[in-house]
Amino acid sequence: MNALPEGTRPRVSTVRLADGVATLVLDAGGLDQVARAALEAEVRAALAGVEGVAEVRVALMGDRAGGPAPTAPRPRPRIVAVGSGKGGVGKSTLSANLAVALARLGHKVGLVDADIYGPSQPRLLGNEGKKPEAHDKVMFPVPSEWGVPVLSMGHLVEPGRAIAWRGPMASGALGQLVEAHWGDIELLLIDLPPGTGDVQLTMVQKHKPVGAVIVSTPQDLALIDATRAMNFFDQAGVPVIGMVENMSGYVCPHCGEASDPFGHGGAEAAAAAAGVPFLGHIPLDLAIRRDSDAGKPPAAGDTPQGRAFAAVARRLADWLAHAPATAPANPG
Ligand SMILES: Nc1ncnc2c1ncn2[C@@H]1O[C@H](COP(=O)(O)OP(=O)(O)OP(=O)(O)O)[C@@H](O)[C@H]1O
Repeated sequence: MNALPEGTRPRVSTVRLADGVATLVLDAGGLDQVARAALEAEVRAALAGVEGVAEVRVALMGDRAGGPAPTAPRPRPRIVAVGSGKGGVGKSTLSANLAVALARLGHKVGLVDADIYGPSQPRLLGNEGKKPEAHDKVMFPVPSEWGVPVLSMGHLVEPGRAIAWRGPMASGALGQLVEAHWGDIELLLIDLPPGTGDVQLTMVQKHKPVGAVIVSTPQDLALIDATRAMNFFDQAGVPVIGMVENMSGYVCPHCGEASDPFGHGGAEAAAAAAGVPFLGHIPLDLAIRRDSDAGKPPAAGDTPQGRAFAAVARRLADWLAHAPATAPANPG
């Protein structure tokens, strides 16, 4: 008991040590999913350093009335993939802000950064430099200030370090991020790398998302790639939930003049042509880039930028409310 951090002790009701296995019961009553995961990780880390402890087993209790027993396997979270045909269109920015906006709407949402080669979620959610705890090689997501736990290769490698992996290794890494201890998270948003390669294929075949959100700029070339991404999900039997137009229209912060550096409305037209819903426009806005770089997702605030993300999140939540609880089987 002495090895436990002082703040956690009132929540520990039983500790047993036998044959190198420490077993304890943790009362997580009144804590949200992020605080529960953090409490469990803190206790595990403290006990892992104790001499004679080879394994730590934790039974989480509290706030579970009517829910599954602590030892019962939890239902897997539903997965929504966020994809784009082309890089740099704002897929990571959209994923982070959608997750934050959904959490503000009361959803238990986590985020996986599947952009294995260029992870950016730790920076966008402001938890860069934090390392995930692991137990039996299964990771615990890293909490963020915005109520969205996240796992990213960016938490495992040093910032700025290039990752040179072949497809199967990258796909294996994605599996570890998705199959982590997500606790009572109900919805996992997956920020996919751009394009339609190995990681995206594994994602749809193995992890079976219930749907995909496609992000594009209004520009012609980006739209051609976005259409390819829609076809990819369609062929894999993953419903396209809808399309988001990012960097849509620019209002000069100095003179107020509106302009359309990448055009305007192209993604909405492409969505209509493909017969998929249009989920909303996100403006090209200096504040979005500045706050994102500073690890403060605009969706956490009540600004016009935050409201633009919230509107897309509401449409996604609406779709999910009517969607099946699990993904459709792969065709063929
Ligand atoms: N609506 C926006 N207004 C201003 N800047 C934006 C907007 N959306 C994204 N950005 C900026 O554009 C850059 C690229 O965005 P982001 O990293 O989200 O794109 P991506 O599609 O995930 O890129 P990648 O192909 O590298 O995965 C970032 O610097 C981001 O801050």
